[in-house]
Amino acid sequence: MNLFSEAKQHFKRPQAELIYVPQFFSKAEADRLLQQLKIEIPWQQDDITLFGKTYKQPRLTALYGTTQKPYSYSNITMHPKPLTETLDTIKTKVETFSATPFNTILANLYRDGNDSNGWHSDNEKELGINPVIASLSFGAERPFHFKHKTIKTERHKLVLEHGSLLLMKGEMQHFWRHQIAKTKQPITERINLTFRALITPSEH
Ligand SMILES: O=C(O)CCC(=O)C(=O)O
Ligand SMILES: [Fe+2]
Repeated sequence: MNLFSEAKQHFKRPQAELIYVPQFFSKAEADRLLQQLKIEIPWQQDDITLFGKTYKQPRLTALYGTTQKPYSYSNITMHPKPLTETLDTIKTKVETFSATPFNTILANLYRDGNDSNGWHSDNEKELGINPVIASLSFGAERPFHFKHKTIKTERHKLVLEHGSLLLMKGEMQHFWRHQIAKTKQPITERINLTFRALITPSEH
């Protein structure tokens, strides 16, 4: 039993709610999972098309799902792979804590400070209204920036630690954007897993 797992921090901002658990996994578990995910996930660098221009995505990704429904964002369509045992075990722990069922995991590998994830909202229509998104971090600490789309004073930063869980809830994906910025700091790799619940078109 990890004594720290209940040390959760709540952040309430206008039209957003975040819950942060720094030691969702113990240091030993997080170290093991970082190594395991790094080797077992077939990481790939996809092209994305933004405003008619094609770029290499500035990080490596993989998509896993309990259904074979494709997931599209930034003009890429990803076909989910079946969950590995490691991912299935992690998913159960995340679902138990968040009391939310998830059917899709998007995995991100930031190889160093040059890899990033630009300002965006997770607002694809398959996520439905006010999705709960759970995000796990392993490896190098990176700041998670989030800003309100119209209230310019609402700009915040949270450092995502090794083994931590972040839950984004409420109307956050409608009213806020978030990013993982590039950094010139010499940092090592970071793996992020985001858990999402995709709904079928008839559930829209
Ligand atoms: O790497 C992170 O912490 C954020 C990932 C993210 O925002 C996403 O995949 O949508
Ligand atoms: Fe996101």
